[in-house]
Amino acid sequence: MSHSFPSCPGRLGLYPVVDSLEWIARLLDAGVRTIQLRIKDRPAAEVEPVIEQAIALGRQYQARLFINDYWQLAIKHGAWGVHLGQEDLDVADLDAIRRAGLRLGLSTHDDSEIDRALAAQPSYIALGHVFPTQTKEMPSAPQGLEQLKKHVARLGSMPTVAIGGISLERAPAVLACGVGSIAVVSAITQADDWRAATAALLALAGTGDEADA
Ligand SMILES: Cc1ncc(COP(=O)(O)OP(=O)(O)O)c(N)n1
Ligand SMILES: Cc1ncsc1CCOP(=O)(O)O
Ligand SMILES: [Mg+2]
Repeated sequence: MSHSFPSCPGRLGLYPVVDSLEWIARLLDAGVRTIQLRIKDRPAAEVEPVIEQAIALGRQYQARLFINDYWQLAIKHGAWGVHLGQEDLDVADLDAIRRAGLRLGLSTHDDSEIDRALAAQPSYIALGHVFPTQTKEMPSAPQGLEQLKKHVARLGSMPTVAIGGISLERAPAVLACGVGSIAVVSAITQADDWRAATAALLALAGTGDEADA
């Protein structure tokens, strides 16, 4: 029988998704407390030192650092959590992640993927992509705000994260759908002034350290 994964705050707040140690360090220093290291398709031996140092930094700042994809390395080095996609569910050892005490976030794009994610009893469910995105090639259409609102309502007390095309300008409308967190890549990493963008997004979404209401 499966059991649920360790819990997350109901509202994870601003959740930057970045691909380097440099971004992890500067965003933690800027006050971000929920963050993901997302390095795609590199050999494990190459990413292991980066993952290890990112986890150490996350601990130093008492932050919630999620590792995307590399779940074995996340377990080995004691990450706060792991983020996995639907395809990863076919191959990842969820029991091993749970036994190691790591939180689990799962990607979803529609109701049937939400069904599948709920069965795994994860720590949060990500809902995407909300708007068109240049950052990742997506096989499905953007779900838009109405669908996002329906999914958030369906998920009740399950912590939720919205992702995909969320800019500073769009963030208030996304948060108004009731989602507990906004995950962003380009809104920060492509901003003319990443510090100002991060501060403005933190002011809107919070850090995730706020007490659950
Ligand atoms: C918070 C968050 N939501 C969704 C994703 C996408 O994850 P996944 O479906 O595994 O795709 P890749 O990021 O691995 O390309 C995410 N990383 N983070
Ligand atoms: C990793 C990922 N998964 C769904 S959309 C996305 C990319 C989001 O990037 P951006 O915030 O730049 O649209
Ligand atoms: Mg992934």
